Amino acid sequence: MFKGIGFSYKLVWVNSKSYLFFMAFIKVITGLIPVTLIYLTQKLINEVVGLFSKESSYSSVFFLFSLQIGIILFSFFLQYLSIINEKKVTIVIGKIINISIFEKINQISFINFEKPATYNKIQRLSSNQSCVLNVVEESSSLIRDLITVSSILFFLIAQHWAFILILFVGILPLFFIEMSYGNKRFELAKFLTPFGRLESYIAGLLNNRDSLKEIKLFGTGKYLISKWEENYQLFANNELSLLKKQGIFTFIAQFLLITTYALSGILVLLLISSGKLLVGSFVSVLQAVQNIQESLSNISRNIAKIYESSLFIEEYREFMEIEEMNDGHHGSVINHIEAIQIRDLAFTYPDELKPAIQNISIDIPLGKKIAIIGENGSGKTTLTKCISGLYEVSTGMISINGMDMNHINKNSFHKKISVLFQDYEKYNFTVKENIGFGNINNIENAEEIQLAAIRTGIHSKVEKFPKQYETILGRLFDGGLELSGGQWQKLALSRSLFRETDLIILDEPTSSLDPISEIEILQQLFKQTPDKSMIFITHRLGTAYLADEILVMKNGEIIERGSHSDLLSYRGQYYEMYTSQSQLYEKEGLVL
Ligand SMILES: Nc1ncnc2c1ncn2[C@@H]1O[C@H](COP(=O)(O)OP(=O)(O)OP(=O)(O)O)[C@@H](O)[C@H]1O
Repeated sequence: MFKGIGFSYKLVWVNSKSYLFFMAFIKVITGLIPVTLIYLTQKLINEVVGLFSKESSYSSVFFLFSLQIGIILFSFFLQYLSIINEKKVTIVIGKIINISIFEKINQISFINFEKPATYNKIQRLSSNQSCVLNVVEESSSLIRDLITVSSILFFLIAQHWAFILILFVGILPLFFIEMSYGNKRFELAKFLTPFGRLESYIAGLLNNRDSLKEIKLFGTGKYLISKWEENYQLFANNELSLLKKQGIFTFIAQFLLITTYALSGILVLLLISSGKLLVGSFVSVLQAVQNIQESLSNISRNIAKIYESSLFIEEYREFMEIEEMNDGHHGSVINHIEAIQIRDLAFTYPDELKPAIQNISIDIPLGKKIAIIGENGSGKTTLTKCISGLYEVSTGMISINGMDMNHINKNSFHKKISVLFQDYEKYNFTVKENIGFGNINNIENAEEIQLAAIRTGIHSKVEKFPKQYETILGRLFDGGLELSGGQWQKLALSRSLFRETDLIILDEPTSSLDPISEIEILQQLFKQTPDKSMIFITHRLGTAYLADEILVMKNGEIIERGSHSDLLSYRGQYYEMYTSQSQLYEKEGLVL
């Protein structure tokens, strides 16, 4: 808890000192206001009573009354300033925490995103980013309440010592209940995160145009809604049951509070009847008891909240400490990829027993074009993710220009490769951005962007758009134009080609294209890039024959390799796949 407080104050101090000073000022003043009002009430009542015996004057009553109203108005004004001040700092800290989470996500190894635990953590952090501010706000309110309590305690001791005893016996149970439920609330939030994620995933499916078309046609809407409802109910039931349990204990604790209030009232009546206190004290002591009880229960509630928020802060700190991707800042810089060698590579996904790929050895000298083919799940994509450095390899070795990939400067390597994945991104931004993201430093180079679009044939379509390369794509935002699946793929391919690289990795780059466009684009690409290495995954063998070497994968291993004619003469798996596909193509009257 103290770590959490220290962390939060440091963050606010570094980013918004003025907020802290102003907040401290407001809390001290508002902490002293209750005792001032109690004192004024006591004085006022005694003065009013004195009016009957002519011991006091109307002017002093009026003065005290105005002073009381003035102080109340002043406290309202302070509340207003405090809300504005808090909002300002919420904006600053919210921005800092969010950016730090985004940056961390950007830095940590991609393998973390193969684990649901990472998504759970990110979801919890994103929805609890206000914790830092809560800790600062709650701990400063704690100080305000401590000032209020101690100042009122002085006032009560001045009346009679027994009040203090009554008060503490009444407040202790509430304190322990709040503490224990702070912990339980955090554990519940942790337990419920996966259910919350499932809930928002289903809500996303029901809101998203792409998923909605399947939902409508398959008629799965009702099923998904009931799945959402089931989850929602589970979420709500758990929260409700914790609230109910806490409610019962809080009720008992509050019963004790009322008892102490009643006991204080009886004590003050006894003291008045014995002439030890004046009538004004009856109202002011009860007001003081009420105030002190309120402040003490605020204190216990705030400590519980600080405790709860500190657990989230601890989680944030842990997240920030996740080891970042080994980008080999100190490793050798790769300015040009001369050759890639892969030796006995194996890779196993987290929580899996069997490796997804194994015994992989490949040589990729500069300019070599390699096609990878194989049935679904044979490990083709996993292999390209390892070669592109997304997954850190522990078994076997990938070497770049003779250097172990784990010891090179990854950033410099990434600058020299370009990857188009099967599930490429369709950015609902402009055409320019969709292509320009391939080389963000060159995004303003309209000529090269256009060249990349010409190479995949998408330029002829973009030309006809009203705003051409400034046209927004997709249907998410106003004015967006939609492309066909194949056009999106051509655009994504242009993005990969826009990047000035030595190695291009394409995972089924032409799966949505018609066979004519597919052959044309790939033939052009091969011709235009004699000095670039290329690895492309394909299920259509009509393009694989263009490669210098074809690798056939099965169950995570390379089972055949060679040129198109070598593989045909082996009469193995490739031969079988090729002949069955060519028969199909011939039937359709197409060429393979
Ligand atoms: N994130 C993951 N976590 C665990 N296992 C995975 C993960 N991604 C893929 N796999 C498993 O690894 C194996 C290889 O998958 P991979 O995606 O590399 O196959 P692929 O040859 O590219 O398939 P496809 O032709 O269908 O694209 C499969 O058995 C798959 O179930």
